[in-house]
Amino acid sequence: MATAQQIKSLVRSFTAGDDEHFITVALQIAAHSAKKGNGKLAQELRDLVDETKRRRNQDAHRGTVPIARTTGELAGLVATSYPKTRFSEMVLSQEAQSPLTRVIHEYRHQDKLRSHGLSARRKLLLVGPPGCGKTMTASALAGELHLPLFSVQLHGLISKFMGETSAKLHTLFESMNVTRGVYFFDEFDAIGADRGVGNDVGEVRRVLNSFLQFLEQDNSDSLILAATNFVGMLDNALFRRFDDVVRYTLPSAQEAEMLIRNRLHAFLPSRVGWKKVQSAAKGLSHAEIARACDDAAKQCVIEDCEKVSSAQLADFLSERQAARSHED
Ligand SMILES: Nc1ncnc2c1ncn2[C@@H]1O[C@H](COP(=O)(O)OP(=O)(O)OP(=O)(O)O)[C@@H](O)[C@H]1O
Repeated sequence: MATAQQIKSLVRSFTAGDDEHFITVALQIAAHSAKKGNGKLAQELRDLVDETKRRRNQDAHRGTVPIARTTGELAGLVATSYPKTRFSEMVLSQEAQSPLTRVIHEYRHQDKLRSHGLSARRKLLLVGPPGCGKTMTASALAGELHLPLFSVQLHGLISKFMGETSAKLHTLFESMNVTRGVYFFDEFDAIGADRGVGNDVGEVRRVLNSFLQFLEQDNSDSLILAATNFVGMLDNALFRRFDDVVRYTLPSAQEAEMLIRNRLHAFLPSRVGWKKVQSAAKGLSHAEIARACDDAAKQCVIEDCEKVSSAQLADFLSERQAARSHED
């Protein structure tokens, strides 16, 4: 049996997150048990320690290294975060939802798939109008799979590192092998625009070719997402390079209602004039509807009213419609 001192030391190292010390104490207890004639317990403890070490090595091999280590070389290239977003917070069409559910499912079973010579879907092209959840999808995949999110704005990357963009992309793709995560390339049209539309064939073309080459060669465990608002501008050859294309659309009347219910839940009265509200939301993106909901909730809080009326909500949605027509 372990001494009181050993038990205290074990608990202390566990609380401090000191794995090395935890293992040392566990092995001391095993040695102590063997000395006292309890060889079976000693062996069981050693087996448990070996199993823990094996798992730790596996994790390190997979690249679950602390996020701080990714800063240095990648600083200025990527924005790093650990999102807590979940897909349950999102309202998506069935067409967008199914490939995403499949990615999560395959990712969670990737070891099993690999043992049969199969690879999980990891490379996705997200296409659709602004404010319909492409960026949020990247956060939700990271949140669901407990992975860090590395976001890259391709427009910014090209203008900041003109001439060196391919080299920077190479660094990024290399880091996918070392640090497992969700790598999100936003504004993909910056490099993916159709070559036939008379675009600059210089730097942008080189960057696109490099990107495609790195994408094809990538064998990491990371998820790679590229997002664009301009489906029509994308080179057809690009679509084949991804495992799946996820298409986003403006919310239907039912999806708009679901989004409002999720967003305003506590502020909604028991009876809502959904016809009126849905009609005011028609043509707005998820982001615009979410903003109208937040505005309505804020007004409610400031004015100490308990619930948002259908008329108030319709007004805030109409405000978004007006803001949109000013932008057009
Ligand atoms: N499908 C969705 N379900 C729930 N909320 C959404 C959805 N899409 C967007 N939102 C809300 O709108 C905000 C902005 O959306 P997001 O940045 O994901 O859009 P996007 O498609 O990436 O737009 P852009 O093309 O302009 O970058 C989100 O943070 C969220 O609050």
